[in-house]
Amino acid sequence: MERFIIEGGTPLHGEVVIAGAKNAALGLIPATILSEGLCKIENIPNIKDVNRFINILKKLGIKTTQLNDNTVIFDAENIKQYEMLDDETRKMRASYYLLGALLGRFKKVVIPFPGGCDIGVRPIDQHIKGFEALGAKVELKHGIINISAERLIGASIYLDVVSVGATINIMLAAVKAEGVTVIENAAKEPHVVDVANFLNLMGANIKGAGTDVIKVTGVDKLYGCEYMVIPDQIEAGTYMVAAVATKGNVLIKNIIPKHLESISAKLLEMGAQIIEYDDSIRVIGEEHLKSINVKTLPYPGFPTDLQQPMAVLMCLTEGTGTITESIFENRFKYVDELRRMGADIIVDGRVAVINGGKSLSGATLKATDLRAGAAMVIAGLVAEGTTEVTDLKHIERGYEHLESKLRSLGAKISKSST
Ligand SMILES: CC(=O)N[C@H]1[C@@H](OP(=O)(O)OP(=O)(O)OC[C@H]2O[C@@H](n3ccc(=O)[nH]c3=O)[C@H](O)[C@@H]2O)O[C@H](CO)[C@@H](O)[C@@H]1O
Ligand SMILES: C=C(OP(=O)(O)O)C(=O)O
Repeated sequence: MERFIIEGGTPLHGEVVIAGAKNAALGLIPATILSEGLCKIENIPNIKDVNRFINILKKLGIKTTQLNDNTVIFDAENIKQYEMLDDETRKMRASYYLLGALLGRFKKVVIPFPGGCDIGVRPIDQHIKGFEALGAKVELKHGIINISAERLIGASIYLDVVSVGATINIMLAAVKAEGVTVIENAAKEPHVVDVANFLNLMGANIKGAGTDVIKVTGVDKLYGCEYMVIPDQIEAGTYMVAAVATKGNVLIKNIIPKHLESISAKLLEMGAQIIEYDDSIRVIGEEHLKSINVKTLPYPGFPTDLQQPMAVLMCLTEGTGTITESIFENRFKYVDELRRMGADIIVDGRVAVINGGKSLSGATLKATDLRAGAAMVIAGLVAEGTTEVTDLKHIERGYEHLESKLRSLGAKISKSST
């Protein structure tokens, strides 16, 4: 089994280049299904979820040409299939975007329920509510989602919860529907805006992405285009946290500072130094960190996907802080692993109380999900002695070259296959 072996105690120093955003790329790739021309996408992160999704598209009949590690041309002109029951589809969350994209293209789609990180129930009722409002019939049986429509007609849809997946999925289904669709209480995450920008470049008419009301006016046809995925907010945030945790000094390049504001604000509150440039950010850790309280919220709030790495950092502060997880009801499973390193964390429902000032000691840890994995790695970087992190498959879903990027910053991390 593959594992990371980490010798803790070395501050991170140097520069790191951030990859394209996982959650944006996972929306853009299925969006190419709607195009009748070639779509060239650059800055696609080379991660497991993305490669899995590209393979799913190939199985659907989409021609892909990989120009280099991070650039792919998608040609969906001859796609004929609207059903994808492959096991790979079950293994990732973002496969739910096949619903909106295939429904938009064929007015029919059949796929299994999606997978993804095990962090709570993760229903898709708001996606379904949206498709039904557009006139589709939805059947859920034996773990399979079967949706069909005679016609897709624009409608007004109020989301009961702010959902990234439902917002993007409804946009995908609505871009070629008849008339106007209005999504109210829409998610405002950078990747929602990225998918809307991409669709607009293909000829769609989407207004308001990035606000909580999105208006989609249906068009007949979408064409090819060239696009570049935005930088990954969560990967950047992970390196920001790692830099502060190790008391390092890291220049994080290829980022959009605006997307990192909620993270910068919390790190500044702890006492770290942050220097912003146009498309990079320098993060400098300090000897003493103040305790803080964090609450995860939809964008522009503090992202739930950085909650786990942040918890490790909060173990190193002076005093007691809290994390309130308001998005997913079961995202504290990794706490047991941190406790094995000496962390003092008490979880009560959606709140984790973190008593800082305890030194962490190396241990063998299991990456229980993607961001828990990132948290385990950061914990290993600051712990005394050796830490082993297993179950790397989760980490590989979302971090491009984590081990070599950290090594280039001076971290003592290696991968073992035994
Ligand atoms: C592939 C992808 O982009 N994954 C991201 C996406 O996941 P995902 O799209 O699954 O997350 P959502 O934004 O949809 O979920 C937000 C909240 O709404 C709830 N909900 C969602 C849909 C629904 O139909 N009904 C419902 O109740 C969820 O259980 C959760 O409590 O956004 C999350 C929140 O930023 C991130 O953590 C994930 O990294
Ligand atoms: C929860 C995450 O991913 P997914 O939605 O793909 O499971 C994540 O990226 O932290």
